Amino acid sequence: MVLLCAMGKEHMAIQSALQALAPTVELVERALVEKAPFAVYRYTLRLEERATEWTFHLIETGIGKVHAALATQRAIELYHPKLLVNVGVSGGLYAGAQVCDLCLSTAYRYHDVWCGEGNERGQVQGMPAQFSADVTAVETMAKQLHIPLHQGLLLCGDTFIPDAEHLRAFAQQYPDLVAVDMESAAIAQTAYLYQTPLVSIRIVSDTPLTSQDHGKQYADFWRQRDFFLAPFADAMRLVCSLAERL
Ligand SMILES: C[C@H]1O[C@@H](n2cnc3c(N)ncnc32)[C@H](O)[C@@H]1O
Repeated sequence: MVLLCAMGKEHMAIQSALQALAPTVELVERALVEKAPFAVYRYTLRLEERATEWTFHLIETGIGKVHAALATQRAIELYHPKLLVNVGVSGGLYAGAQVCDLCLSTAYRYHDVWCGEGNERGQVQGMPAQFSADVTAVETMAKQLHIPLHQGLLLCGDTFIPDAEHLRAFAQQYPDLVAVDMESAAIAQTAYLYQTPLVSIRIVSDTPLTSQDHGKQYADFWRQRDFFLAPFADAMRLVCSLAERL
């Protein structure tokens, strides 16, 4: 498995979350294996319910679609993962979305792509209009009944907090829309080209459709470690539930 996150602070939250999961999860080793063009770390965990240790790689992609695509391609070519898992923060778009909620991807789509007549909005010509998440991974995670999840479509584009009007139109068009971010569909397009299964867990850091000041909401999310650690710990519990088949 390769775990992809965009930002160093997401990585730090993931690392702290894993440490917070002790003794169910023991962080045996964390090693930097490559610095550039993308920081790659090797994580070895001991899971209470498994006899053996479990190793995966984590890659910090950087923000946005180009970073995400390049890092995903690098991760696939270096490690040939059976599954890509994308963990990060996002703008929650479903009705009643709350900061710190967890979203689980079933599909991915761009909100800032238009290739002209004959294509759907969001469709890169020659590609599917929408990419699918790995069904088995989604089902495995959804079975963790003690963790509430909002399942559905992730929207992606190279803009932080696109304006609410732009997003509202998508929310009306796609009833299963759950969140917006800046990497997921680019990771999904790359995963599609390399026929590698992908699933994403996105923690809600802001709610662009309802908040008066999304920027402040997002900044406040990162200001309180105690606040964001709990959803990251739940996200990593979900990731560890996949260890059985990886
Ligand atoms: C700014 C970083 O946080 C994520 N992110 C969090 N909230 C939003 C939002 N409302 N719009 C776009 N991206 C968002 C992106 O994926 C990027 O990595």
